[in-house]
Amino acid sequence: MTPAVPRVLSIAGSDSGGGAGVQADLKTIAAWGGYGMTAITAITAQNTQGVRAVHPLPVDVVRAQLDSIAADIAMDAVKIGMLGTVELMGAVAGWLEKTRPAVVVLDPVMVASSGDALTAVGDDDGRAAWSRLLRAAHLVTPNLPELARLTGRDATDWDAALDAARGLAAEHDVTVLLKGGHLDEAAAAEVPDAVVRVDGAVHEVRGPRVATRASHGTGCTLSSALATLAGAGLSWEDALARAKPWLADAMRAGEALAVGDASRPTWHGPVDHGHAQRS
Ligand SMILES: Nc1ncnc2c1ncn2[C@@H]1O[C@H](COP(=O)(O)OP(=O)(O)OP(=O)(O)O)[C@@H](O)[C@H]1O
Ligand SMILES: Cc1ncc(CO)c(N)n1
Repeated sequence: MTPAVPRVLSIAGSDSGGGAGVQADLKTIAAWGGYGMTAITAITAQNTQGVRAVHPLPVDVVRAQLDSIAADIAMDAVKIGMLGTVELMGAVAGWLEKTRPAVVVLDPVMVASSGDALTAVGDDDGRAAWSRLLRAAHLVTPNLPELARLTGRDATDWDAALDAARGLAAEHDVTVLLKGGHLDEAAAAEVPDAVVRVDGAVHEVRGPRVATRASHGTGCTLSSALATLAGAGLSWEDALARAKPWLADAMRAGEALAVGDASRPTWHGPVDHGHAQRS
C-alpha cells in the first residue's frame, strides 16, 4: 500500500542559508507532496558564498532523533545527506540496519558546491563506513568526484564513470544514480544522469544544460525528490524522469529569488524549490 502523502525522513546537516541540507530537503519533499521529517547531523554556518563553520552534533543527539521518529512514525522513504564524521556515519548505518526502512537514498555528500569539505573521508575508517552505508542503501547518488572517491577509479568522462558506477553497484548491491553535472564537457548543451542497476543495466536521462550559478543544493534537492517519488511508489527510472526536468526549471527560476549577493564571483545561489507552485 502506498500512502497518499509519503512520509520522508531527511538525515542531513543544516544549511543556515537555506539552499542545501535539511532546508532544501524539506522544501523539496513539500513541493512533491510529501510529509518531511529531519534528523539533523550537523549545524553548518553557510550562505551563498561559502561555508564558515561546521559543527557535527553528538552521536547521542542524532541517535535520539532517529529513535524518536522510529518509535512513533512510519517512514515511506529516508534520504541521507551530510553526515560529517565517521562516528555519525557508523551510527546512521547501525540505525538503518536495525530499522530497515523501505526506501533509503544515500547522497554521499563530501564537499559543498563552494569547495568546502563537509565529510571526512579517505582513510580506512572512512572507506569502511561508506561501505556499510552503501550496503544499507537502495539508491546512492554520487556526482563524478564522489564516485571517484568511493571507487578509487577514474570518473572524468561519462563512459569511465558509467563503468565505475557499474562496479560500485555490483560491489555493494545498490542501485546507482550517476549525476553528470560535473562533466568536463560542461560546456556541452546537455547534462546526462543515469540509473545504473546492480546487473549493470543503464537507463540514461539527458536534459538541457542550464547556464546558471544558481546551483547550490542541486544534489540535495535531486535526492530528496527521488526519495519522495520512490516513497510514493515510483521506480527510480520514473522518479528520475519526473525530477530531472523539475530540477532544471528550479535552477532556471533560482536567479529570480534574489538570495545572496550574486555580483560576487563566489556566489552560488539556491534553486527555487517552490517554482512549480508559484507558476
Ligand atoms: N548546469 C546544469 N543544468 C541542468 N542540470 C544540472 C546542471 N548541473 C547539474 N544539474 C543536475 O543537477 C543534479 C545534481 O548534479 P551534480 O552533478 O551537480 O550533483 P552535485 O555536485 O552532488 O550537486 P551539488 O552542487 O549540490 O553538490 C543532477 O540531476 C544534474 O543533472
Ligand atoms: C548542510 C549541507 N549539506 C549538503 C551540502 C551540499 O550541497 C551543503 N552545501 N550543505
